[in-house]
Amino acid sequence: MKKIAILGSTGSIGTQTLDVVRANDDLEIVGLSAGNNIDKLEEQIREFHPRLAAVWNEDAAGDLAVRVQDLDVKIVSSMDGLLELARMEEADILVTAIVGMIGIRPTMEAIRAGKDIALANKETLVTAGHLIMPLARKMNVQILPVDSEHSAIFQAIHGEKKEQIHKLLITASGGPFRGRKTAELRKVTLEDTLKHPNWVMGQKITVDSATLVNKGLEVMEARWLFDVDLDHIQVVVQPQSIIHSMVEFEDGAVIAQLGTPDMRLPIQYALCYPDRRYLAGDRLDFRTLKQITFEEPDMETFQGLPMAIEAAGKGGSMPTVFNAANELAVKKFLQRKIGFLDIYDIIGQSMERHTLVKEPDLDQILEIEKETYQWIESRW
Ligand SMILES: NC(=O)C1=CN([C@@H]2O[C@H](COP(=O)(O)OP(=O)(O)OC[C@H]3O[C@@H](n4cnc5c(N)ncnc54)[C@H](OP(=O)(O)O)[C@@H]3O)[C@@H](O)[C@H]2O)C=CC1
Ligand SMILES: CC(=O)[C@@H](O)[C@H](O)COP(=O)(O)O
Ligand SMILES: [Mn+2]
Repeated sequence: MKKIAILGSTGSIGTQTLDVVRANDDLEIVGLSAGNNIDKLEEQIREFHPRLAAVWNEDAAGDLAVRVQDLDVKIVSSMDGLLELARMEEADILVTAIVGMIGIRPTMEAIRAGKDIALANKETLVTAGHLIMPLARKMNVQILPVDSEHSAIFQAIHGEKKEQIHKLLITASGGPFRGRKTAELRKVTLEDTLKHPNWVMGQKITVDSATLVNKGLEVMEARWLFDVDLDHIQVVVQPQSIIHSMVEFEDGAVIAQLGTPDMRLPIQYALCYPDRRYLAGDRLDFRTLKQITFEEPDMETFQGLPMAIEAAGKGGSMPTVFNAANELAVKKFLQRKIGFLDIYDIIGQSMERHTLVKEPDLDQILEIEKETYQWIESRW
């Protein structure tokens, strides 16, 4: 039995992780968690019988404790609760399905407790990769990628020598506005932005896909996961999201991982690694597959990607500023307080005013996050 705790079980990745658990008799849930959604969390507790459930919102945690008092489950709340879930003795692996850099502390707590990590939460690695990767090595824990591109790369390099990797080719759908120019993005609505062409995902990552911030975060995530220089990572638009990413080796051979856009595959691969198991659902049929095409990303229009590459190049605390500014900008866009292009202005101006800290520790990262939020709040 592999025992699993999920940080963010009520979201898109969280609920698909539970689908994978339902389909595999040797996977067991021991811990679940949510931000606020206790209706869904209560359903999950009644179905999966975890020993621990964490809720960020303290009042909601109190309500949930009353609702599930007939069950043998401990309810905890706030950051202390997330940390308790992350280090819980019964778990072998933590799925980081929470959204945002709030995942840093629980992820580090789980690694310190010797838990493997099935990592979906890219914001954590983007902002604290220089702390997390050495800690994982020291504790001898595995960081298994869940993000579809990184799972594809992980599968493509399986059994290969690291020094023979020439280039990582990260694929991007191009998002719902692929082909449009800046003037046309001025008036796009929230509804337009939330229509991803291929994937059904949480709202924050769906906006990030439209701005190409998601691809920028994924370049930084890849750099930490696979220890490859920025110069050896290239983004290529693959509008059908059939090729999830590719690796070019020294001899020019390119190995790609293909599949339908279904996150249950990378989630199951991470949880059952190195096993491959039957997965019900749509499969690729190459007799009817019409086309797999490629394009260059439009870096002039979709500034999320070049700004991320700039942040990654500067390193230190700049990826934290890039990420924190984006998190708050997306929150404001989702609340209809700002327009689509304001997201780029907020990120760009936040980075411009920031004085770089070369090797920020955890306290400095969290302080820079707070300071970035305060500056943005005073202007937008
Ligand atoms: N969705 C996808 O297909 C993919 C997602 N990812 C990454 O995975 C992560 C999760 O994405 P996704 O599932 O789409 O996001 P969702 O918004 O769908 O889900 C987020 C989850 O995090 C929980 N949460 C949010 N804030 C807190 C908090 N303060 N404390 C505790 N729990 C919290 C939410 O709880 P509640 O429901 O109560 O709000 C929910 O369970 C992101 O980092 C994303 O970039 C990567 C690749 C693909
Ligand atoms: C499913 C997944 O991994 C997402 O990160 C996806 O890649 C988003 O699509 P984009 O390629 O549009 O960013
Ligand atoms: Mn992805």
